[in-house]
Amino acid sequence: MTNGDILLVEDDKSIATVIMAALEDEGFSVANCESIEARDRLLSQGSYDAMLTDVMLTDGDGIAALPKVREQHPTMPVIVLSAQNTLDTAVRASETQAFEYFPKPFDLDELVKAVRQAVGQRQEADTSPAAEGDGMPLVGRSPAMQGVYRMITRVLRNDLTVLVTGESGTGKELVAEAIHQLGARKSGPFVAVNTAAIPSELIESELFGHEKGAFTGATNQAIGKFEQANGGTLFLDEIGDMPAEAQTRLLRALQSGRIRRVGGRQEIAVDVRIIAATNRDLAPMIAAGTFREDLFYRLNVVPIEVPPLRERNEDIGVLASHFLHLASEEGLPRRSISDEAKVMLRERKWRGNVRELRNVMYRLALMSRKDVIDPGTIEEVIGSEKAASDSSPETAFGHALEQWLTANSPPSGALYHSALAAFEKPLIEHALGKTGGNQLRAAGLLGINRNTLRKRLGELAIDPDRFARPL
Ligand SMILES: Nc1ncnc2c1ncn2[C@@H]1O[C@H](COP(=O)(O)OP(=O)(O)OP(=O)(O)O)[C@@H](O)[C@H]1O
Repeated sequence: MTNGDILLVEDDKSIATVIMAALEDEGFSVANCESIEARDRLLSQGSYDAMLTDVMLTDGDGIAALPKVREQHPTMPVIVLSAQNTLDTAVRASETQAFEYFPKPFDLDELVKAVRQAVGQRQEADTSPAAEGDGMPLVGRSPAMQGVYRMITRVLRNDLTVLVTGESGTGKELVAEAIHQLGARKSGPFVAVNTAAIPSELIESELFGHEKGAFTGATNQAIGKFEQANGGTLFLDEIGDMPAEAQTRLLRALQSGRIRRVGGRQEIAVDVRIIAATNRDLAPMIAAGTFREDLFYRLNVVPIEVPPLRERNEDIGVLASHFLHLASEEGLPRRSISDEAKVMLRERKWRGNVRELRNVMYRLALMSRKDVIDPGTIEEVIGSEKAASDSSPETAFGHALEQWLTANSPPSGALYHSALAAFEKPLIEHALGKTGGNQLRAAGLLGINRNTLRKRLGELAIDPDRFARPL
């Protein structure tokens, strides 16, 4: 009597031996084959409680061949093991209704646990068409990104609200786009709103729309982002910067699935999937009462944390080549990059994360005098990290500005104002932090007029209440 019969389709003998030993220790009986042909033969001769399959097999793609298996054995759980650790493989595995997806190398105990669960929960699984999987937006195969891909695949076939967290430039918006493009709402609109970029008094009308005459300047009726996203996905970026009033209205909309335009009487039903993102740590903001706890729980149904680039250095090479390719598609000279240059890029500190790397690669594509970017080119175009460690305050500011420009590349014509705002916002926030959100004292500390401060708070979307100290 065994705990279950398992079919293991794996052509790497050493991996197969290790998995078989671990499963047999758990009381399973395991049959191993190495090809799709042998697998189909075994499946036609008997039934199995679960199948584990590799993707790259000697005679084809183990996932592409799965729909046929599904037709014949609809209730047999399938666990996919893959060394092709791309988002594409993870998504294709999930679209064939695979019970679990394990990127190699995997934790053997976790795999045994999944097999135990799969056999235990063997249940009717419906079939779904296999995906083409072209044009995957996210690049990188590091273990850190594998975790992100697995989370993405879990939310594709439902409408659960997702909260994407991570430092600025890590790819949060791209994660949201991937969920939309690969999920059931792909034929609907994807609407992104950056709440930090909208003056606080306009946020509500931006999100919910407004009726004609609702406020000074509202000369026409306008549809808000919620209504624009109807049938699709609404991406709320920088959610931590949302003013208190707008948080309350957002919560109400999420709870009821209905919105009301500013100045309007009628409630309008909307069908949107919400994906929110923030690069702030919301926990202290909740503790200080500046971010609504109930809104946090509403948004944080499925949390996806995108790791900073420094925790996935191994992705830097492939990302660098990816961006050079994109740059050439956008009309910049076609360049490649040497292995030594990739090593040099891996050693840099990417405070602006993937966005900074992207902008550096575009700059290298433009400025390089050679087709192949080598360490010399990098040194020449972006300098070395050593230069950035010069510690006099002026040069520190200069380098910080250089980095900011590289990471953000504001459009031509907006450079002066964007850079000043980038400098001014943290400065004002520093003053508010020092004075516990007291505007009069903050204005005194900064040496500017209180009215000027109030005006800048609105323009820079700074919520002074965020700095108020709890009584
Ligand atoms: N894994 C990735 N593969 C390919 N491109 C990426 C990846 N991650 C990020 N990018 C690119 O890097 C840039 C920054 O990504 P994105 O705007 O998604 O970051 P973000 O985390 O939303 O930033 P912020 O918090 O500042 O809004 C974009 O051009 C995006 O296309």
